[in-house]
Amino acid sequence: MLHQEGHCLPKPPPLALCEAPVNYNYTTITSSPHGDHWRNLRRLTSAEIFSTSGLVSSSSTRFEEAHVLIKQMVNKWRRDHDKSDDQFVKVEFKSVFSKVGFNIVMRMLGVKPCFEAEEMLEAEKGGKRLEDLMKRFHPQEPFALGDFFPFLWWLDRWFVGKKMIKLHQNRDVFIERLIEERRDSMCSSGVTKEGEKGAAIIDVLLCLQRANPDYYTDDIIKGIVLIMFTPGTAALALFIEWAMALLLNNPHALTKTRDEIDSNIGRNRLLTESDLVKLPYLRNVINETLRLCNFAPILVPREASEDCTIGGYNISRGTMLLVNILAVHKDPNEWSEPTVFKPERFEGEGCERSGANWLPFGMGRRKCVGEGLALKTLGLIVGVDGSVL
Ligand code: HEM
Repeated sequence: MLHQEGHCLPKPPPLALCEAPVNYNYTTITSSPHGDHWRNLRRLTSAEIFSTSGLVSSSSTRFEEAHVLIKQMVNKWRRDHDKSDDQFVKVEFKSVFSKVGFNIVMRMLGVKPCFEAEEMLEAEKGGKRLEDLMKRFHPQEPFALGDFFPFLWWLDRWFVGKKMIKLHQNRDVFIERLIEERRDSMCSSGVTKEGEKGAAIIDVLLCLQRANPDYYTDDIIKGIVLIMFTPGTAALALFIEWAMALLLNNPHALTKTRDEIDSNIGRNRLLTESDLVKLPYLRNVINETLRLCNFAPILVPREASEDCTIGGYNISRGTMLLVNILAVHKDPNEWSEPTVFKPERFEGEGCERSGANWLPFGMGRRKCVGEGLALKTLGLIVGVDGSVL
């Protein structure tokens, strides 16, 4: 089906969750229907934000955050070790990696990070701030009855729609503040040139706005900043946490990861993103984590744009089609021992990955635009943490 995009167009999300204001009037890249606007956003994000050179110029930001994290972990271990002979230190990974994710995004945008170094490892320090950010950008998505029973759409409009609009207002105020902060600082520093290399994401967007104010309205800019927070932070934090949990529960894989880093990078310096190409086993650990754990088990819904046949089934025009990647990733016909954590399955020529059986970032035209950023961040943080555990 994903190969037949001539017949199956990615469909905007269901009505109830997509009340026009929630997605800046359907202008964000994730909600925008296929067409010139979506293509333009896709080009803009791929060329200006997630391009290879864009990611290289923001790599120091991610390195510094990884560095802060490790420094804090070592300090905590020393402090706790001084108090008792216990060689173990308790760290609550979920909040730690969420804080790291938010800090990376804020710094890539060009604004002050949300959490200070001393707040990273202590769940109670900055806890309220983290809770507010999570509620704002990763709330429990309300269940919309109308998506499954269309005649109940009016119920959603009242209950789900109202909640989503309130959520949107809350996000909008937050994002607007960030943009104003950058606008003021650009005015005072006199930056006027478009997209200087290494420029913060909001600066790049504001420069584009200056050149073409009719197209790059504030809402378009806010929609792009929003994707940095929504898929950008939660998915990363979740996969880093899973990768660490899988490594800790599979000591042979942890030892192999650490040995690979020791022999290729040594112990005198911290891993950087440019080292990742020399670490194929670490990449396999990330791939296997992405296979076993899913952030969203179902890809963006597709819709048959004409009558067609897919996998022997006749599909009528207008039918909504869903791809369950969780099932694809655990299919016993494709993967041996599908529930077992085995990074080695991605190794060498006879590797089990065949393209269509591994699609954590989706496939086709709506494939994840942040894949490069995600793989670099996962590799860096998991590699740095794995090497000191
Ligand atoms: C491990 C982390 C991530 C995973 C597993 C992931 C996965 C996905 C998946 C499965 C899709 C839907 C693809 C489809 O339906 O074919 C998607 C879309 C998308 N992702 Fe990600 N993502 C991750 C991180 C990110 C990051 C860090 C960003 C940006 C900061 C991002 C931005 C987007 C956007 C904008 C789309 C919509 C693309 C479009 O509709 O054209 N993702 N992602």
